[in-house]
Amino acid sequence: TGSSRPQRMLKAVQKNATKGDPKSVISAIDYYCRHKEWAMNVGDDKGLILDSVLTEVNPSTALELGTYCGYSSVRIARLLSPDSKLITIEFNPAFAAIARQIIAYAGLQDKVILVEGASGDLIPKMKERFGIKSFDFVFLDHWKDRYVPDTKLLEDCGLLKKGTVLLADNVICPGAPEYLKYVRNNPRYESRYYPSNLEYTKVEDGLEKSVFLE
Ligand SMILES: Nc1ncc2ncn(CCCCCNC(=O)c3cc(-c4ccc(F)cc4)cc(O)c3O)c2n1
Ligand SMILES: [Mg+2]
Repeated sequence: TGSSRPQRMLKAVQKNATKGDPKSVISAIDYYCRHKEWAMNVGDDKGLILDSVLTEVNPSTALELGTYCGYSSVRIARLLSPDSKLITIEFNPAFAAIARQIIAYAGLQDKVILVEGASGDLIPKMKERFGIKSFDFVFLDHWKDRYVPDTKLLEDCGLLKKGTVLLADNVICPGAPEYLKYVRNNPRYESRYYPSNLEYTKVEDGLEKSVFLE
């Protein structure tokens, strides 16, 4: 059996990036996925929007739903302040294994806690397992039909506080129409759409930023 796409992505990082240099890891993945084989990383265009929102929020505790190969984990963790942490949840053990190696290659393993499992099972355990009071920032990039139930779960578990920023990938492609309806018609959120394009393509996509108001 041959290698997988995530394994080939890891090889490209090990070949073309500099160990301990997150920027070079990000560039190596973007180059590979733009010129060799597409993969569902948030990518460089939407990545710039992610960077700017992160710089504005400067979160102490961040949560990512859907790690995949760790591209956005590296993008997020590289911008965190010294004692800040990113908890990232990945369902697929094979993806998680590659992500751990890519995050470690970038030298960010001390800022990232990768947890394997389903968001619906793990979110209720965040307080007891990781001593999280609430998240300052949440990046949603997992099953698109889990965005609404998991947002409700975060609310019900008291993991959102006034000012928490939710940033959702793929609200246009593949699309998360239920999520857009939920956050845009909800007095508890202040939402804004950032137009962009699907990673490494000209197809329209974008990020929805929603601030929790109470
Ligand atoms: N509950 C739970 N908890 C934890 C979890 N960890 C992982 N998962 C499952 C996540 C499975 C991958 C999610 N991501 C996407 O599906 C995705 C797809 C495209 C895309 C694809 C084909 C096209 F033609 C166009 C666009 C682009 C993107 O940027 C995407 O992010 C979990 N689930
Ligand atoms: Mg995505």
